[in-house]
Amino acid sequence: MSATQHIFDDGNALAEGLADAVSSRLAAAIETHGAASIAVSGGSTPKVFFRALSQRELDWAKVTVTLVDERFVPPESDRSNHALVAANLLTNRATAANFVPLYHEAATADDASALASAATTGLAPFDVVVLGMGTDGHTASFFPGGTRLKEALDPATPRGVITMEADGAGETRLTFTFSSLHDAGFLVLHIEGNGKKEVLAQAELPGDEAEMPIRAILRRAASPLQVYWAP
Ligand SMILES: O=C(O)[C@H](O)[C@@H](O)[C@H](O)[C@H](O)COP(=O)(O)O
Repeated sequence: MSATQHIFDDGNALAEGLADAVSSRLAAAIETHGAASIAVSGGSTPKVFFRALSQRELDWAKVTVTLVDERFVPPESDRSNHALVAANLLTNRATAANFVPLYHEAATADDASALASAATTGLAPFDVVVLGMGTDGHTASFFPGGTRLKEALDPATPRGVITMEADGAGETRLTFTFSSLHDAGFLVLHIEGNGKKEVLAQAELPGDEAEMPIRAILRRAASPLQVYWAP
């Protein structure tokens, strides 16, 4: 499926443009089926976008927000994506949104992923998924060399949350599987900077998906991918 590029002058224009597009999609979902769902990524890129989206007028009480992936750390950790979303998205007009965390206090990350799968049953297909991408070509927690990469990317793996460990990942991760994310009503890849533009160009060349897992989304997502980029 070919990607559509949305190019902005700078990071602020990108954040505002993406917030406009995402809020329109959420509003349309509420209009059509009375509720809307969105899964967002962590990392440094989405912060300004989260702030912009939190200021959009929406019936936020009808919006469920969750994460594409999370570290197996409690929300008090400064490495927590939950904390990032709580501070930057679930604020301003969006305080009424319903947030479903992936992290659960549990003996093992596997137990936590089972709890996260149960808590998110029925949410996918999401109305909106916003993915990020690392300079190693990972997206969500689909890391090159990841312990469960094959399973995560296998379209036959059911929707849900699984664990992932990888050298580049730091903590054990909890991640939605490819099958949970690829058919979102509005599927976005949100990236900034010339470095990531080059990584994306590299990912678009022939090569092994396992080397640059973003290729799974570029090549096999059921929904057309919308790339939002600024220098
Ligand atoms: O960190 C996370 O929570 C996500 O797993 C990850 O996929 C992220 O979207 C990319 O690593 C990009 O991160 P940056 O925006 O910090 O470059």
